[in-house]
Parts: sequence; C-alpha cells; structure tokens
Amino acid sequence: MHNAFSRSKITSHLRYSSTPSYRDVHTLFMGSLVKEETSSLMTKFLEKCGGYAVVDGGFATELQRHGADINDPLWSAKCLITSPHLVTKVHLDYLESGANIIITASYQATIQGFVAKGLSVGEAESLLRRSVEIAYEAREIFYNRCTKGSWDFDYAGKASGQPVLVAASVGSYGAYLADGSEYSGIYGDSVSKETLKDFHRRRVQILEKSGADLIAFEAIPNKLEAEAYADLLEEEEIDIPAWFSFTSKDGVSVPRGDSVVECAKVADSCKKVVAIGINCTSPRFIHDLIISLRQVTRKPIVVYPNSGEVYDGLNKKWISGEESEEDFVSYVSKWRDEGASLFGGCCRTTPNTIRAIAKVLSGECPAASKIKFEQ
Ligand code: MET
Ligand SMILES: [Zn+2]
Repeated sequence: MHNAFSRSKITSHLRYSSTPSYRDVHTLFMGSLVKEETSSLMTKFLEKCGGYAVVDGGFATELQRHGADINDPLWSAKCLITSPHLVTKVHLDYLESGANIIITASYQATIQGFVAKGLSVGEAESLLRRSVEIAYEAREIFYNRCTKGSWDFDYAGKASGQPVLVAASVGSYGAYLADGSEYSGIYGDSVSKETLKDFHRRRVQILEKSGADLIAFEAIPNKLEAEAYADLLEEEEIDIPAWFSFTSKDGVSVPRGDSVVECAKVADSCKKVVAIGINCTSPRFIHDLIISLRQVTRKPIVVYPNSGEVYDGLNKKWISGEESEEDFVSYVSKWRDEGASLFGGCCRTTPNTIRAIAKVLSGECPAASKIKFEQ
C-alpha cells in the first residue's frame, strides 16, 4: 500500500509532465517569485518522515560488492548498460534498509561520457531517463512487497508507511573526466563557469523532465561548479528542487581550497536549492562542517559521509583511514544535535550502515551498534 506522500508524488509527477499549471503556482518568497511546491518540498517531506530522513548509502561501491566491474570512465553508470538488474537490486536493498531518499545511478552518467563509448546522443539521453525509471521501479517493487506479506507483519506495516523520494544524481565535471580532478577540484584556467554550464546543461534538463523528485548535485569539489549549477537552475527555469552537496578533505574547505562556508553561501542564495550538505567525506569532519554550514544557511542540512577509508587511485583499492574502525553510526545523533536533518552514507557504506542510521533516527537504538565496513 502506498502512503499519501508517494501517491501525491505520482500525481505530481503527472502534473509536472502534462499540464502547464504548475508554473502558475507561485508565491512571494524573499522578494522574488518561487514556485511554492519547490521551495517547500524538503520541509514538507521531512515533516512526513518525522523530522529526519534517511538517505541511501554508497551506490557505486555497493554495485561493486555485488560483483559489478565499474573500473571504467563511466564508473557506476556503466551498470545502466551492462547490469540494470543490479541497479534495481541496490536501490531495493537501501529501501529495505529504511532509506527515504534513493539516489539514482546517474552520478557519472553523462551524455558526453556515453557518446565517447560509441552511443548516440539519443541513446545517452534514454539512459539518463532510465536511471530515474529504475529507481521508481524499485520503489514500486518495495511497496508491493509490503502488501504481499513477504515480510513479517511489523516490518511490512512500517515499510508501507515509509515515504520515499527519488533524487537524480549529478556528479561533477571532474567525475566525467575521471582523471582525479573529481578529488582535487582543479580543472585548469581554460574551464570557466560557462564551460561547466554548457557541460551540465542538457543532462540537468533531461533529469528535470525525467520525473525525479529532486536533483542531487553530489560531491561538488569547488565553488565555481556550485555557481554553475545555481546559474543553470535559474536560467533554465528548472522546475524541480535540488540539493548541493560538497566534499571536504580537511573539514574546512572543499578540495579546490574554497571554504565550505563560501560554497554554502552560493547554495543558500539559490532558491531552487532545498538542502545543503556534505557527502563522500570522512565522518570525522562532519561535525565541524555542519557547524560551518549552519552559520550561513537555515535550509535543511544533508550529510552522507563515506566510510572514512581513503581511495588509493593508483592501486585501485580502499585503505583504512585514521578512523575507519570508528563507529560511523554513533555520530548520527551528534550530527542531528548540530542541526542536520538528512543522514545517509557514501562510498563504502552499505545497507547495514543505512539500517543502523534508520534505527538511531527512529529512537530504536540510541547507542548504535558497531558497524564494520566489509572488505
Ligand atoms: N551517489 C554516488 C554513489 O554513491 C556518489 C559517489 S561520491 C564519489 O555512488
Ligand atoms: Zn562517495
């Protein structure tokens, strides 16, 4: 059985794609016209979730754990071509672990990247749409399982009331380049804000029309790219909300060196942005980063750190970070106390991590159990 929110999503999905009336639903907000539905989506959703929401966990690394070979310039997006059933499975695993927001496999899915593999532009655009459809199909399967009694009564009852949004992932220009600049944020002087806007424009337009509830701009490594996203959302009149999520290697700045505070200001001043946060960053930096974000925004804060391990690109393996044995989940209530409201995991976190986060947030497990990241 669907909950009220998911039903309303289905109707709003149709409304977005079939009638022009949504453009009329405006409200005066902070001196300018903003579509009311867009600006309040996240706050209303958080209310439905009981104040806090669970985001899913590492996607690419989870595909890998299930045997996918993603050692490719397309990274996880390769599975949209070669093993879409695994993409569905990982979404389902996260839903069954309690995720309220599932993030699509489009992080490294770009038209330019697919075309470089020999696909046509039309095929590339279809794959982007497909990434969102797969997430919705997984949600349908999840809700159907709730009603068919494949789970015990208690769990099925809880799961059928689990509100779920689909966030369409957009990774950085550096992620497409797959040359390490995703982790340095250094694109060189020849890459201007206009270059970045031109690079991302079509993908963002396709994802907007794909039926996704929001766009998750993830692992943003520099301020320039955040500015490019903000401009694009405004100039292209993108009609679904977005979140901006940055990475940090020191708890103060993004990889390029711009301060997280300056980056968050860009996100805060963009009216289409409904949450601001940090992902794919060591859990040990998150507490201070939330404090920094709170200095410049009142928008909901989303945090989904990685496992704390560090990726050794040369040898293509994850190495234990200083705190990789630390209990990731035991931090969640502290992050909540600092003012974050959406919590999940990024690379190398698993459905176990997400299940434990969901338990902490539901109050079932105040002293979280130890989670060991699997090798
Ligand atoms: N949503 C993406 C994933 O989990 C984020 C990757 S961060 C490098 O695969
Ligand atoms: Zn990550």
